[in-house]
Amino acid sequence: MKWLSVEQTPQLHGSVKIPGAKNSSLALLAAACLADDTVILQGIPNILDYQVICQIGKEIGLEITRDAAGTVYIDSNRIFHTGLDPIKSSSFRTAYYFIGALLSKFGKVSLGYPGGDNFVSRPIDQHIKALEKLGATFTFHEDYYEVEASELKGATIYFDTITSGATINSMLAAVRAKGTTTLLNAARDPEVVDTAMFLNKMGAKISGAGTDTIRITGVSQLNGCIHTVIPDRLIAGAFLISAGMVGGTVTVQDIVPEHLRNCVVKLQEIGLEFMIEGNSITSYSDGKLKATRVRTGMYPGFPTDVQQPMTALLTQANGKSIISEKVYPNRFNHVPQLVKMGAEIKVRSGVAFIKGKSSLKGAAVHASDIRAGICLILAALAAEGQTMITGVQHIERGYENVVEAFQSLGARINLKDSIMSEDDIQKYGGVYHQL
Ligand SMILES: CC(=O)N[C@H]1[C@@H](OP(=O)(O)OP(=O)(O)OC[C@H]2O[C@@H](n3ccc(=O)[nH]c3=O)[C@H](O)[C@@H]2O)O[C@H](CO)[C@@H](O)[C@@H]1O
Ligand SMILES: C=C(OP(=O)(O)O)C(=O)O
Repeated sequence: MKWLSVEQTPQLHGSVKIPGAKNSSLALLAAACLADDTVILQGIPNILDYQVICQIGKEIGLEITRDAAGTVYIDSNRIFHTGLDPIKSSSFRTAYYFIGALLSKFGKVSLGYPGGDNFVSRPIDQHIKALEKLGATFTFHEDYYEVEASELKGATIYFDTITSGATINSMLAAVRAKGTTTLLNAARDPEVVDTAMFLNKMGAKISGAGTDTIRITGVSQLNGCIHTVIPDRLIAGAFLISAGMVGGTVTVQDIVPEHLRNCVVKLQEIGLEFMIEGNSITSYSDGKLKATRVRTGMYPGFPTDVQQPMTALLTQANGKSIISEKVYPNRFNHVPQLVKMGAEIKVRSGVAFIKGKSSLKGAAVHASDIRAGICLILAALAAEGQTMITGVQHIERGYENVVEAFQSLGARINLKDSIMSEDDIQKYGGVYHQL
């Protein structure tokens, strides 16, 4: 079993190069299947979700190779069937992008129900509604579903809620559909824009990405291209927060500062200071933090994926903070773990009430999803003694080399990959057996 050992760290200092965005990469890998020649993608992180896509790809004839420099080559010309392994496709969230990407070329796709971070129920009704409007039919079975379309036709689609996933999936399905598609109340996330820019490089005709109305004129063919995925704003946000957690100076490099404006402004209110220079942001903190109110929202709102590290940070702010989780109201699996470490947090109806400043103490805690994992790492840096974090496989879904990145800032964190030794079991007071 893999687990993380994290010890209290007085301050963090240094720079971290931010990898390509997971959420964009997962869309681009599927989108690449729409091209009739090889697509070259730079900056795709070598995370678990990518590795599963490679395995699924191999089984259907989709060739994905990665060279020593990390450049990924995708050749979809030899796809010979579109039945994605239900178990593998259920092990991450975005297998559904392969519906949008493969339907226009092959007319039929089958796959397992969406997995990924199961912190709450995550409906896909807007994906279904949009794809049905474009001409698809869905058949649901116990552990997989099938989607068919003899022809996809452009349509006007209004999303009842702002969803990045359904916006991207609809763009993928519409780019080779007949006629024009209009997406109303579309998500404006940078990952939506990145996907549209990538598709346009392949020859698609998409306008309006980044606004709430996107227009797509279907084309009959898409070609290969070279594209570099945007940097991961969510990882960058967590590292900016890390400076506030224990004090210090942390620079995130290779980012798009505009994507992080929401986080930076909110963190300034709490007492962090920033310097933005070109493609990097430096975050400074003397450890004195003020309580605040945070309300998550779809981009450009405060990201739900940065809510968890923010929760950890606010345990160290003097006074009462309130976090309203508006995207996924029950996304607070990290809270009981923080409470185990000594945090004073109560959650009621999608709102977390945090009383700071708490003296955190090392404990055995479990990361139930990607961002909960990063939240616990941050809390552990501030906690007296040692913290043991299990659930590393969740963190690895989203973060490549997370341990090395924190170590480079001076964090006392180590990945252990073993049955715990008698000494460790003693150290954690036998809590390992209770997990
Ligand atoms: C791989 C990926 O990109 N994951 C991100 C993506 O997830 P994902 O694409 O699943 O999230 P969405 O943007 O679709 O979800 C936004 C909101 O819409 C709702 N909704 C969504 C689809 C639908 O059919 N019906 C519906 O009601 C959701 O419950 C949620 O309240 O955006 C989330 C919100 O920023 C992030 O937390 C995830 O990290
Ligand atoms: C929820 C997340 O991912 P996914 O949608 O892939 O489960 C996340 O990245 O925090």
